[in-house]
Amino acid sequence: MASPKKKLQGLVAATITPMTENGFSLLLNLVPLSDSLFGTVNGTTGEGLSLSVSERRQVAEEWVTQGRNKLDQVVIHVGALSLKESQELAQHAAEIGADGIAVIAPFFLKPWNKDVLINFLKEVAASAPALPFYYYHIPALTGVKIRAEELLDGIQDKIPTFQGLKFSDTDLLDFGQCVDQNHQRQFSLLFGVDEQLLSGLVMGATGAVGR
Ligand SMILES: CC(=O)N[C@@H]([C@@H](O)[C@H](O)[C@H](O)CO)[C@@H](O)CC(=O)C(=O)O
Repeated sequence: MASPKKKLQGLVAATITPMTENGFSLLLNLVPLSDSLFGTVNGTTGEGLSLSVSERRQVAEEWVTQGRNKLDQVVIHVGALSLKESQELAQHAAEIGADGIAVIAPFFLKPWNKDVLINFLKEVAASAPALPFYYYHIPALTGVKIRAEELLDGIQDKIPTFQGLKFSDTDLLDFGQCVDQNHQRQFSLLFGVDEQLLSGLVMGATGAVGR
């Protein structure tokens, strides 16, 4: 099982991808990086799904390189519609020394039940077997409504590197049931809706991803 250097908790910055009129730019040195911060790269805020695979690789490399000795952990979002692309990005994240990977559910031809979703995630996780794996639950954007609580049930038997969840949904009942299930606090439960952060923390979120 992958063992993270440090648990992903507290405040995690959803990183931006600097853009110019001509596309994305690699001027990350213009982005202030504070010490002791965690970052998730190529997620919603970083517009990862609007970039090509090659652009995503470059952005990930840049954040990992520039974040070295500045950011506590850099987690790369590697979700994609194509399993192969997702696997390629997961392998790449491992090669460049990222600290973890996160994956959304495929959102065009959607998984129709928990098992189908887990099979997809499992294949991606297996491409980076030494990296902690996080599921990025964001049903409003993916349209995949499989409850996070349902997914968590027994997930480490299927995905040994599973380390937690980024919960970007307003369904606090579902979130509460995730917390209940995580009574040994083995997983990071990161809350992703800034406007409800207080409620998420009161309910037992171990951290938050926001901007
Ligand atoms: C959908 C979205 O953009 N969610 C934001 C929130 O910070 C969001 O902007 C905020 O709650 C405002 O609605 C983050 O959770 C995004 C995020 O985690 C990411 O980019 O990886």
